[in-house]
Amino acid sequence: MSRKIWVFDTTLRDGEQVPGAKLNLFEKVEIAQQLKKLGVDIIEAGFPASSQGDFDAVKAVAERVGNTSDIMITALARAVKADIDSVYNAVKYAQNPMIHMVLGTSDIHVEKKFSKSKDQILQIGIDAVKYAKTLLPQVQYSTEDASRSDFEYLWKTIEAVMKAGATMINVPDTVGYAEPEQWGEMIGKLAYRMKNTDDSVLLSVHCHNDLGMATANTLAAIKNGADKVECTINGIGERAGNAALEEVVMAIKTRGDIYNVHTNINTKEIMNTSRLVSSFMGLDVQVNKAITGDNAFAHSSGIHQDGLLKSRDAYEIVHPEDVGLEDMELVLTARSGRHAVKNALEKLGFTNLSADEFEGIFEGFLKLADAKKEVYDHDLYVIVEDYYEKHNANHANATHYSEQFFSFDDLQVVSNASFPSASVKIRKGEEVFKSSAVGSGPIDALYSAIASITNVNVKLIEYNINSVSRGQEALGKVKITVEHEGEKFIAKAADTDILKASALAYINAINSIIVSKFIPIAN
Ligand SMILES: CC(=O)SCCNC(=O)CCNC(=O)[C@H](O)C(C)(C)COP(=O)(O)OP(=O)(O)OC[C@H]1O[C@@H](n2cnc3c(N)ncnc32)[C@H](O)[C@@H]1OP(=O)(O)O
Ligand SMILES: CC(C)C(=O)C(=O)O
Ligand SMILES: [Mg+2]
Repeated sequence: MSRKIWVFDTTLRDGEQVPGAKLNLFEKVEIAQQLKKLGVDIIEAGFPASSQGDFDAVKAVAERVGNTSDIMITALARAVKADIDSVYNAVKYAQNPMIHMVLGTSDIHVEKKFSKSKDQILQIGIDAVKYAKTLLPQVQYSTEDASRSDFEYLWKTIEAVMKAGATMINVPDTVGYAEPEQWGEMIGKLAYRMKNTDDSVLLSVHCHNDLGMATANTLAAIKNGADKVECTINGIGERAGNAALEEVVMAIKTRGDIYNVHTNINTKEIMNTSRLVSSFMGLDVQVNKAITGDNAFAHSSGIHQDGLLKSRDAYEIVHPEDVGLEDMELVLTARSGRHAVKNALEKLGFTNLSADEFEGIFEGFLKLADAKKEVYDHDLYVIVEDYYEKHNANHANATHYSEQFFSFDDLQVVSNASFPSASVKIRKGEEVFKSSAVGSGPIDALYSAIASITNVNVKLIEYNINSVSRGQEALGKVKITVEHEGEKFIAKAADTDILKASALAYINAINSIIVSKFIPIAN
């Protein structure tokens, strides 16, 4: 049986230290509920001494999410009695509460931050643990800035706070200074000494990403005997963030040959958790982010798409299904090749194209792909229709698919406090439609105006906008998720005008819904 690694999630504490990411009580409780579903062992819910709002939120998490014995709820304190009291009073409602306290061990912290001697700081730490132990049996002690600390002083501190009653020792690389090999060696030495002192005390690491090595350092620690890892969803956290939970967990799972450990994480909940955190905190996930980025399972180049169609393992080491996604995505772009385009056409039902017909359609595809960033299914129908209209107007595939799709023509949006309103001009095939609407905001008005034309019943689930370049020509990239008859559709669009990008994304979503209703063409 492989060794179990405890997963301590600090999205609601270190993750919430990201400027602008502050959560209210209800959002914290909802994320905590999702983290429980994900299977984390410990949730660090906040820093109760920092404000009444955070105290109340931590208390609510303890009451509503910590109400079963399979999860531990903690919160952070300085080595200060008032902070420890605050943590205790907030987490004590959980079935399994823990007090987490932090105190620096590096010369920089001891001398410059606290202007104290090492012995004084050591004594403050011991007294704080002893006090916390009078309140709760579970106490975690974090030796802040451990990676820049004198090793023997670090060990002296750990040994002393273990004797004082700490049940978990967390060794942080607070400023992301550690290097995997050196860090792994240090954790190995601590693990050895801790096991020989009291093997019931868990050794934990908390790595930051300032040099992009948080995940690598966390894994090096696991390899060298760490029992527990502190992570955040999407790697968010102070400055460059923390080790990303999804990266550590999937690395362990994918490279079992190296780590031979396991976690309790239900990996199929990873994407749900990532999306919830991203939307509540207003923090977009970088598109190429490992595991949870939009492109992590999207393939766009012809050689890769061909390889994947022949054998998934050619370019896929993590299965999208394992993290809660439906499938990999083969994005059709000007870099796609014949295999991918043929596969997409076949999925739409165009299965019996002759070699000449396919080449003609592929030529049309490349022309459109050069002009557009991505080619969608509804574009393929129009390409097929164009081809047959030019070459064999009597062929069944010369059907006027394009008459069923919507395209954007023009818009005007007025944004003010009382009457945000929008007027749109869109086409269905050659027919032109105009409509206006007032909404709760400019995008709501815009989408209401389009919806009154398309007459397709959709509910907007998620709207996301970010900039994909800089300066005046910056492209606004909009990604939306809509629900139609219980099915979710994701659509994207980019334009220098963000309102136009928003309208295009909505129209793309409507067109995808229309495509989903087509009966596959029988050739
Ligand atoms: C590495 C980490 O992520 S640590 C966690 C970071 N999280 C936070 O800081 C949570 C949010 N913080 C806050 O709300 C506030 O900073 C509070 C409530 C903690 C303290 O607020 P204030 O009392 O106004 O103090 P302020 O933040 O300005 O300064 C920090 C004080 O705590 C002291 N301190 C810092 N770390 C510790 C510690 N681990 N243990 C004991 N004292 C500490 C500092 O020396 C300083 O004390 P001083 O006033 O005697 O110089
Ligand atoms: C509180 C501690 C664990 C911390 O966040 C750090 O040192 O980075
Ligand atoms: Mg931290």
